[in-house]
Amino acid sequence: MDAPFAKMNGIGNEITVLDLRAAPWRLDADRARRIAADPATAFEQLMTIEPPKTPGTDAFMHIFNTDGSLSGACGNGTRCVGLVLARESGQRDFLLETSAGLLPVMADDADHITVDMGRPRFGWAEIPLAEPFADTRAIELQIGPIDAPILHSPSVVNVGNPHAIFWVEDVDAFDLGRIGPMLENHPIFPERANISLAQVTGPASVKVRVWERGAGLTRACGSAACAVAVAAARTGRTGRSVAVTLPGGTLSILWRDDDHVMMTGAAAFEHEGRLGFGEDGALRLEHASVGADA
Ligand SMILES: N[C@@H](CCC[C@H](N)C(=O)O)C(=O)O
Repeated sequence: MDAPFAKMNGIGNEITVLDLRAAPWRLDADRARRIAADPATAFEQLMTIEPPKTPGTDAFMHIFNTDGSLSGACGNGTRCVGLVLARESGQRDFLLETSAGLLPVMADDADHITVDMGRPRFGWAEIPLAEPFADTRAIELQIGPIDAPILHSPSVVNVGNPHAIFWVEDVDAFDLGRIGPMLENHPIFPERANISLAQVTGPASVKVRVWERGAGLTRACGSAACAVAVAAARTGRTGRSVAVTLPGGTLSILWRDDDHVMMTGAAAFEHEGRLGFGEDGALRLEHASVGADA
């Protein structure tokens, strides 16, 4: 039985939303990689919509990266799922669940979808790091020559997934496509990490480029925007309300006094269809519409 999918993006972060609520099958890493390999359904993250597991929630989501690995958080993808549910139900408020916890979503319109990304975690074992660090605002990690490192002393934080943030003067001065994989897979990160370059451009603004764990260079990463905003405030670089500009657009991040991180931004439909898998495991695609609007 085929399931409906929507090819979407969250300010340029390529997202495929797969609605498995009525499907008798589930996704695994191999199937996710097959979906990622087809240009019609290619994604940086695939968000499944599945029946709720916890009473009071609207849906459970699994989040797959391009390489088939799983993540606990995807801010841009969560906004996309919020837009799908809002279009289908005409409602605004949803409570979604991932392996990392509960995510309240408020979908005002396609340009203003807010996700409560929960509380950031800073303990070295929570990120996780391979060895203890008392202060995760700047950990001992560098690449390049020992006396003239290219990048060093990242802030680290977990916002449902692990992030390392390197503070730089110019995010465009680095070959992130070359450096990213080395840092993502550095032994200090036993579960790998999402790698951001962050350039503070004002007391309430930061420019960011991201290398995503399991997906690579991206035009946007919502959880990275949250991680950067929290780390910037925690290290005194900005206040707690920050506009984070990525190559694909800008997200508004507010680290509230109750410790919750609120992310607001846009999501957009690209095209929709149905997909399933043959007995030989091959991906079966049926396109319903191209260029559908929210
Ligand atoms: N693009 C996402 C985050 C993607 C998840 C990441 N690659 C991971 O493995 O943690 C976002 O918008 O947050």
